[in-house]
Amino acid sequence: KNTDELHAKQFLEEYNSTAEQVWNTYTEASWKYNTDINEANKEDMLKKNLKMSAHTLQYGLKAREYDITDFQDPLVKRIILKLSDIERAALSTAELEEYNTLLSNMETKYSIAEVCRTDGTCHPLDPDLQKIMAESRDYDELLFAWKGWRDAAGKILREDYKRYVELANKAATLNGHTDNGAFWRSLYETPTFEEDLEALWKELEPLYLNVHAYVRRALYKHYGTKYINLKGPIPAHLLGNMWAQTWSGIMDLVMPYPDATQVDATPAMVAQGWNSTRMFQESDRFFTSMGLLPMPQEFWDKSMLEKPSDGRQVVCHASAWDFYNRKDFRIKQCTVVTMDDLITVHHEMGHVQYFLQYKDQPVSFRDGANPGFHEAIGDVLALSVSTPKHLQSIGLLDKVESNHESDINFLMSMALDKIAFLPFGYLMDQWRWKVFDGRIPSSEYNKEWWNLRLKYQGLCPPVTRTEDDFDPGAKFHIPANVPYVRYFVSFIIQFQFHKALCDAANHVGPLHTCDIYQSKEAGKLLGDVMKLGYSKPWPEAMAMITGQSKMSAQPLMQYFQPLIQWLEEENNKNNEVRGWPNYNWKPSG
Ligand SMILES: C[C@H](NC(=O)O)C(=O)O
Ligand SMILES: [Zn+2]
Repeated sequence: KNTDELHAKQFLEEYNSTAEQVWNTYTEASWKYNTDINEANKEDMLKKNLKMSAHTLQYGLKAREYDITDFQDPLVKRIILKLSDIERAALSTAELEEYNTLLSNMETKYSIAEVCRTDGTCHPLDPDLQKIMAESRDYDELLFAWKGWRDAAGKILREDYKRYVELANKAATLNGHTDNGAFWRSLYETPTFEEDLEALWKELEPLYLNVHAYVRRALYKHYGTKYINLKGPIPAHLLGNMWAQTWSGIMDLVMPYPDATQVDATPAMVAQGWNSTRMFQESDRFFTSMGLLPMPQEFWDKSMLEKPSDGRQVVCHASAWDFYNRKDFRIKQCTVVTMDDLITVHHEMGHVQYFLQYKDQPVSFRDGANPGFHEAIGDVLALSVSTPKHLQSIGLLDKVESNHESDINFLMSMALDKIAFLPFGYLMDQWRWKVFDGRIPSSEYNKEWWNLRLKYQGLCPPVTRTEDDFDPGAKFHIPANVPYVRYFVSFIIQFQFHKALCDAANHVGPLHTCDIYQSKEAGKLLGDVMKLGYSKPWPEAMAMITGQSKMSAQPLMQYFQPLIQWLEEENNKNNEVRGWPNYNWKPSG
């Protein structure tokens, strides 16, 4: 084994400059395919993906030749260790080609799927089905979209997925992991990661049960006893979202005080003629107001901020892209003019801000401190943007009062996204970790999916499901091979960051009223952590922002405290059952 640290440093210089070239070439080809799905672009992307894996293999095997035990530079040790896991490059060429083809086929099948009516009109997920799921209040119309999407996009992926699991596991074991789930969890470098997550969930579950019970009561008032059982799970298509992962789509059914402050900025955005560019400019303005970095011109020139209308097929699921040349950063988003999408804009802009802040790090460190950090940045700023006070300051809300009813309305709208999401964010990879480690065989993919959806979210399918279905496949991240526990982590830590940044901004008053707009102190705190990228273990980054190194649910609970109390009282008044003891109940639809 080579113990020459100087030699290793020169090796890493060569790795870094060649990686920038190879990754940039691949990313350009991947972008071209994602924004113009056709055979030629797919073949070119697959070719360049193989070249990237060849590079990873070549340098990964060399990295393994070093004995870093006595190396002095912790950064050199960290990069050598990271390079030594060559992921899919460990597969044979034939299996690697099969794996990459499977992945692009699954993502494409998902992205081009449509649901057609008997009259022949067909609807894509974005924007059609998403709009129906958010706005329709008709049980059967919602069922048409919900079942149609799972038939069109989930069902067809089952066999592909089964083979993908085998190959992903093979790659993981070739790199020394027990299975692919273990590899995914290793990215958090936290031996107690699963226990920590379970403890956070148990701490937050009572809050979720109160939100679930309150929303079930509101849906009962609208849909009646035929479709809602006040002691049972909620039919999964009634929550205002295709996956029932966020519930702000049904805020109008749930609003505690209809006469107090409104919280939805969508009508004003539409009335004032906002478009996608305006939404991204507004977000850029918020980032720069804190002294964070502006989007470079290349971002505005090369991003895809709307679904193309020239007939091109694209992957509409929003994403942010680093082209690894320290200059080219883009977002691909099929933006619609709604408050919900203004939040998504901030989410994606948070990724690009991170790219900009760490662009001069070695490529191996151009990542979040952990994947949850990368998902949290944009959401932290969106917590400020979402306040009625901030929305009023940018002309998107007129009637804003600061009284108890308005506070509860606002906190309810935030809880319908942030609290409702927690069980979904947690169960997605509970299912996948069990698929990868064999506890869920392919013969039980769908049964176990619905067991988890019942156990954590208190949902039931509106129509009978069988193993002919493959409902997990109807959620982007499953065919797209994107891990998901990062979002559960993000929804916890973003409130820790929010609290710390609000303190830095000298905010006084309840946490949920804080708006860090124009706070240079808050911007510096966040910017300094983003500059680190993946160069330090995430507890160190956490300590830099919050003064302590652990994930904690306490700031989230503090933020929602007024609502926690109100819900407890309201649900007690209505003698609500918390949970779903009639767990076998089904809607008679
Ligand atoms: C929460 C997650 N966000 C994202 O993909 O950017 C999702 O949309 O499911
Ligand atoms: Zn994201």
